[in-house]
Amino acid sequence: MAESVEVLITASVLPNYAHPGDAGADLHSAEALTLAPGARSLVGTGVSIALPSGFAAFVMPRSGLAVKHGITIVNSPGTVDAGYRGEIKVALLNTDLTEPFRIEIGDRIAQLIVMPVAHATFIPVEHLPGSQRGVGGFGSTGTAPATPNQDTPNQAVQTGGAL
Ligand SMILES: O=c1ccn([C@H]2C[C@H](O)[C@@H](COP(=O)(O)OP(=O)(O)OP(=O)(O)O)O2)c(=O)[nH]1
Repeated sequence: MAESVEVLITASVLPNYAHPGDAGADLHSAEALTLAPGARSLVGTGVSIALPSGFAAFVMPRSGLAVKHGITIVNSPGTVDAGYRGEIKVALLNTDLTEPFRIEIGDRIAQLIVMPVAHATFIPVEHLPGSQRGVGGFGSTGTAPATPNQDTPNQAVQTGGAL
């Protein structure tokens, strides 16, 4: 585990790391609601933070909720910017086709991972340097080169950017 970083916080319930080595601190719901099958909702956590410059926090799903109940996060991972001072909210989605999902105040609905992030200085160039992977991606490893398919809307990915 990396060094600890101090994050200023206002919260109804503090996010907590369940175990010493956990990467994510659990976020608790500040609302009671029922997510109907297939429904999504932006759910408050009652948590606002002030991250140090050079850090971001990411709102991630909890695997237990996903596996047991089909609850995921629409925009996973949600990005919390260092300058954001509003309430952290979770865009929950009930992917279960038949079962509604009930959330009570205080339920653990997501986890927050705090990470250092770099700002890139983008340097425009005519050609990128070569690499072992080249332009291969999207399942290309160990398979024949993809055949350009006119039905593929992002065909430019396969044909563009040749070195
Ligand atoms: O799951 C999330 C994602 C974002 N946010 C907050 C913190 C973040 O700093 C802010 C803006 O998020 P983002 O940049 O992803 O939103 P956007 O759709 O690009 O809107 P904006 O124009 O507000 O940046 O919303 C959350 O509370 N939960």
